[in-house]
Amino acid sequence: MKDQTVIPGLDGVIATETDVSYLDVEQEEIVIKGYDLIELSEKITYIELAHLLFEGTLPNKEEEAKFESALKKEYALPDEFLSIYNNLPKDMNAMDALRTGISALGSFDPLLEDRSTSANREKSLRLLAKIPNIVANSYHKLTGATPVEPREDLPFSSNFLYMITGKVPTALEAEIFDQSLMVYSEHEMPNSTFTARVIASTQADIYGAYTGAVASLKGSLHGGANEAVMYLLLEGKTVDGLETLLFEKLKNKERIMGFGHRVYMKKMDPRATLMKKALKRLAKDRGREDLVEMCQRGEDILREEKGLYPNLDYYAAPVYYLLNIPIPLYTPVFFAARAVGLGAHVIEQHDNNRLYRPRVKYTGPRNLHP
Ligand SMILES: CC(=O)SCCNC(=O)CCNC(=O)[C@H](O)C(C)(C)COP(=O)(O)OP(=O)(O)OC[C@H]1O[C@@H](n2cnc3c(N)ncnc32)[C@H](O)[C@@H]1OP(=O)(O)O
Ligand SMILES: O=C([O-])CC(=O)C(=O)O
Repeated sequence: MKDQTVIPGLDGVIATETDVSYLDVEQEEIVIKGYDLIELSEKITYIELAHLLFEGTLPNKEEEAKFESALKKEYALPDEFLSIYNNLPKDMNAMDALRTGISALGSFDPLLEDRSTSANREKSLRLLAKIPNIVANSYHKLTGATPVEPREDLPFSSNFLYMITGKVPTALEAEIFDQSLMVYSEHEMPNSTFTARVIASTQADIYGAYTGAVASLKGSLHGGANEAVMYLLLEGKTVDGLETLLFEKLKNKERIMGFGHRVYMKKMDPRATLMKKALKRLAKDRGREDLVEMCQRGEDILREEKGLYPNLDYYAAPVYYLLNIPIPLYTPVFFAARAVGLGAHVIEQHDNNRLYRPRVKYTGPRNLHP
C-alpha cells in the first residue's frame, strides 16, 4: 500500500455520497433534502420533517395526516415487551435500556431480514413510532413508576412528552419540544450515523444499525454531552457559581461539555442559536431567566477564554430541564429524534451498498516468532 497517510478521527474525510443532508459551514446551512433545517424548524412540524426524510418530499395536509396515522398505529410495543426490564438492574443507564429495547424489538419484526427499500421504510416508520414509547416507559419501568400508555388523540411529539412526564404539554411546551426534535433529527455524518451505516454495510439489519448507533450516541463526546451540560449548570447553581466552576475546569484542562464541534469548531452551531431562542421563551414563561443568564455567561467565558462556541447540546439541556424531562432521558430523547435521520441513512446504505472496510498504518513489530 503506497499512501500511508493517517487522518486521526477521519477528520474531513468524505465517507460516502448521500442525498440526505449536508453541513455547509460557509453558508451556515444544514441542508436536509435541499431545505435548510433551521428554516424548516421554524416553519413546519417534526412529522412533516420525518415525511421529508423518509419519503423525500414535504407532505401536503392529506399526506401528513396519512403519515401520522400510520405512525400512531405503530405506537404500541409487543405484549409484555416492557417485562424485559424486570430482570435488569434498576439503576441501568437509560441509553443502555434503550439499546437493549431496540435490540429486542428487532426480533418481533416480521420484516427483520428484508432489506428492500419498502421493507426498510416500513421498519423505519415502526422504529420512529415505538422508540418514544421505549424511551419513556423503560425509564418508568426501571424507576418503579407506572408506564404511560401512548395517546393517539395527541400530536406525535406532544404524545412523546406526555409519555415522559405524564402530563399533556401546554401549547408552548409542545411547540418547543417539537422544535427540539427537529433540530436533533438529522446532522449528516456524526459518529452515530456513521456507526449505523458501517453496520448496515455488512447487510446487517436496520435494528442492528440503530442499536449500534445508540451505543455510539451515549458517549460524552457525542449525545451524552446534553446530560453533562445540565449537571454542570446545576452544579454551578448561579451565574457566579458557574463562572467559578468553569474557570476551575479550564485551569484543570478539563473539557467543557456542550462546547466545540468537529465541523463547527470555531462557530456557533446554528441549531444552538435556535434552542437559545426557545430557552428564552420558555424561561420567561417559567420565571427562570436566571438559567438564560447562566448559559449566556458560560457562552461568553468559553468564547473569550478558548475561542469555543456552544453546540446544540448546550442549549437543548436547559430547554429539556424546563420541560421537566428527567436528565437521564436527554440523550435517549436525542436518539428518538434522530430515528428519522438514521432511517434515511440506513435505507440509502442498503440501496446503494459497498462494505466499509478501511486499512491501517501498522506500527507494531514484525518478524517475531513464537
Ligand atoms: C450534538 C452533539 O453531539 S455535538 C457534540 C457534543 N459533545 C460535546 O459537547 C463534548 C465537548 N466537546 C468536545 O469534546 C469536542 O469539541 C468534540 C469531541 C465535540 C469535537 O472535537 P474534535 O473535533 O475531535 O477536536 P479536538 O478534541 O481535537 O479539540 C481541538 C482542540 O479544542 C479543544 N476543545 C475542543 N472542545 C473542547 C471543549 N468542549 N472544552 C475544552 N476544550 C475543547 C481541545 O482540547 C483541543 O485543544 P488542543 O488543540 O489545545 O489540544
Ligand atoms: O455532527 C456531529 O458530529 C454531532 C452532532 O452535532 C449531531 O449528531 O447532531
